[in-house]
Amino acid sequence: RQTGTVETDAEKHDVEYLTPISIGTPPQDLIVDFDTGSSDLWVFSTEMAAKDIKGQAVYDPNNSSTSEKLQGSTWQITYGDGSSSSGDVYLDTVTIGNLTVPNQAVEAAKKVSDEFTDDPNNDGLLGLGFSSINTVQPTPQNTFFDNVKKNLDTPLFTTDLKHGAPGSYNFGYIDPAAYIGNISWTPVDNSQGFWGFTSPGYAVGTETLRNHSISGIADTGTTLLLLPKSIVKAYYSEVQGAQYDSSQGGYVFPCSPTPPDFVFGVNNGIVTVPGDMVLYAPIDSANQNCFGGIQSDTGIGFSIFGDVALKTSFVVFDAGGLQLGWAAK
Ligand SMILES: O=C(CN1CCCCC1)Nc1ccc2c(c1)OCO2
Repeated sequence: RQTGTVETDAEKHDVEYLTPISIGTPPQDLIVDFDTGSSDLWVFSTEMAAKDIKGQAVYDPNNSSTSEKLQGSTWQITYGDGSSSSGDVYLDTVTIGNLTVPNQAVEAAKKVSDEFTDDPNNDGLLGLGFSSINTVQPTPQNTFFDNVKKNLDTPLFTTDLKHGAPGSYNFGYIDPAAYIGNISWTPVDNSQGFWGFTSPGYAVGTETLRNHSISGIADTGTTLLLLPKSIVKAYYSEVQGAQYDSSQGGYVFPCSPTPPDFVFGVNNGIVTVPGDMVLYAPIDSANQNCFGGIQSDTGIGFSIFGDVALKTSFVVFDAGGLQLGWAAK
């Protein structure tokens, strides 16, 4: 039985967290976005047109003695933000930290949308959602986590994302030094392939928790905390000068003073998003106005507890108990 850990680096404004992986023999090193909101492991590859590659590292299956084409298999994915990619599939050895999976489905990109081409630091995605939503046809493939699970001391991984500093993904163990206080556990609904859960309520600033069920997903691949419009309005009604700016596509407000904390419930515990984390990023060079880290989930169908929420906590993604654990740190 094994365990593993790998460091993940925050990009500017924590827009995404990038983590090193190795593919093939000899190992080809790529840096990818670990995404609990999807379940495909896809990478930039030598099968892409040169014009669509701008600085990314690519996977070359012909340069790996262990690659094996999954004949007839293809994949195509479109994310909630409209970005997309597609290609074909190889089985090859994938290593993350000290954990190796032989015959992992590696989805080689042939096409990627501009959002990926224009993101030079990101060489692909590693899905940590449930394999039921893997897009490979005709036969969906397992995620790295699903394949490595049987070798782990316990079938879980944990996230410790940080604000503007390297964080970590651990596999197969809960590091007691990584959090403080108790872990609040809540059941996971994986019927849609996500790490779904329902928060019992929220509070703005120091007020008491309001009962208001919030059903959403824990999604490391989404930058912000996307919540029901009514809650977002209630929050920004307590932020001086906050307004919905259609040109920015969300609520903006003066970068000073620091806005109130946002608290959401997890079972009988709470998670506090500090006001200075709601200050997502300045929208002007004078740093006068800031784009909010809390925005509306309108049109998605569920809320998204993205990096703005996750980086406040140590979070346990427990596939064994089908539960999420949230702890302060
Ligand atoms: O698409 C994503 C995250 N996605 C992770 C993989 C890379 C590309 C971005 N999040 C998202 C999901 C639903 C949305 C949304 C964004 O904006 C509106 O609805």
